[in-house]
Amino acid sequence: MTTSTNGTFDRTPLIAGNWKMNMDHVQGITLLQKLAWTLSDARHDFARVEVSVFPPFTDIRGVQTLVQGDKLKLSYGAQDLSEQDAGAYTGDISGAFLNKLGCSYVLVGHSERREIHGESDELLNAKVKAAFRHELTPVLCAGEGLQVRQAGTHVEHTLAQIRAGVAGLTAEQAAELVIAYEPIWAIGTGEVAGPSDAQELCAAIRAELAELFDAATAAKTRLLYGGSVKAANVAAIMAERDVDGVLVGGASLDAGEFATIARFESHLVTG
Ligand SMILES: O=C(CO)COP(=O)(O)O
Repeated sequence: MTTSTNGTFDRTPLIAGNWKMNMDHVQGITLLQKLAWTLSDARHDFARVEVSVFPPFTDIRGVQTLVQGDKLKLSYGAQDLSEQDAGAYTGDISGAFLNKLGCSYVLVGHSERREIHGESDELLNAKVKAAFRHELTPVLCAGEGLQVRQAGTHVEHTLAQIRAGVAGLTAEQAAELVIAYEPIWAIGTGEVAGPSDAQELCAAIRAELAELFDAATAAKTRLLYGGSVKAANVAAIMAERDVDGVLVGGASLDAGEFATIARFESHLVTG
């Protein structure tokens, strides 16, 4: 995360909460209300640090009603979408529906989708394109498992996922895209990649985007880190130059903890 000379961020930090398959639509509203109250008490500046939640599909209509009704500054997105626009695809959800529900974002290729549902790089590339077709910003997730990390090929592994995911995008789309580096061994395990691990990968991803598109495009793409992010470790991660935000799982289900993560600037560590 870098700041420009006038003290604003070069890229608006994005603090994103992935609720995964937690929180029914009633619980989801309670969580979101608590989060909004806590951030408003703390006078959180949403223009300076964006806060976004990714609830289950069944919660999104309620989230939309609350956000619009109370004019909350939070943005929200879905955890997945279909690569198709409409038709006989039982159980799938079109990006068109998500757009209609006011979603700004959609996760694509979370490791739990890649692993549990066998989603391939080709499918995920089609989902990224479907998101753009419906004016949703894809948050493309990538990252290695423990074996790849131990073999030392984590950078190449992650970059290969990203190359496949962004194939065929325009430079303008690549600049708008958000990419989340989430090492699988650090997800829900309490193991957090060190800030320097997060920086190593985010820098490599930015360099790859510069190769694939151009340096000006790569300088605009927001890169997030995800994996056991908590209030206690977020500041050190956010202090890294190429890390523009975090994708938070478990800790986003606690409004107080997630609000503290969103306010990472108030507890930035130095030295
Ligand atoms: O998968 C994640 C966010 O998408 C990370 O989950 P945890 O924060 O629970 O490790």
